[in-house]
Amino acid sequence: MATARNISRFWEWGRKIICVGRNYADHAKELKNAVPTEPILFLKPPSAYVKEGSPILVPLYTSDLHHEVELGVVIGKGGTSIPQADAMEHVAGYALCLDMTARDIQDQCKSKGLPWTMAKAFNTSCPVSEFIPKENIPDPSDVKLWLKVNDQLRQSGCTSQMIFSIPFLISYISDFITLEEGDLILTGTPKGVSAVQEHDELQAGIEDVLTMTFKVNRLEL
Ligand SMILES: CC(=O)CC(=O)C(=O)O
Ligand SMILES: [Mg+2]
Repeated sequence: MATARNISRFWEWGRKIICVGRNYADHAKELKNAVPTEPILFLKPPSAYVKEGSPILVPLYTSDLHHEVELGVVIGKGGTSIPQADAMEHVAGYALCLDMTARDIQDQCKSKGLPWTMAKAFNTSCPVSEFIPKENIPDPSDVKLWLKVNDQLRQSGCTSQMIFSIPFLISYISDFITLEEGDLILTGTPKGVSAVQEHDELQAGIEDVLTMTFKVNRLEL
């Protein structure tokens, strides 16, 4: 007999992780990128997930691994071409996420016109919190996100600074990628991204809703 799957363990479902880049003007500017007029999207595989208690593993090929704290939106009801007005009905809840990025590799890919896969989609590139039920964040367009490295504040932003809103993103993405229950949308990072090293401790939070902690380790050969 099939057992019912629980959305609160969405990271175990093998669903898509769809990431939005440069959705905060202050972050686009700190990396000297143009502020986008349309969403910039990329994907991570489900093998990118890592949960508290397990470390973030620095890939052997990078010497500049960056943290990016982001609000994740967990899809509860799938759909294609979802109208913006209906978009929030498709949201089951949220998660605090890190979009770990090998910045040196991303810069190389950008200069060669290559995709960002090696920079963004490696194992443990998506540390994720517990599932946050929708009711616990009544207004996702106005929540504060922060991240500390070894107790030093590096990122502090508010989702009100997003260029493209959550309903817009859900509608935009679903026009060409069918959204499924258990998919996760990473909504972009505010300014303050910086490098992490082996043995660092990252702590991140969403207002008074939740905090999470991850250690950074080097991948053993
Ligand atoms: C420049 C980036 O890495 C884009 C990105 O992921 C973001 O959150 O912005
Ligand atoms: Mg990002």
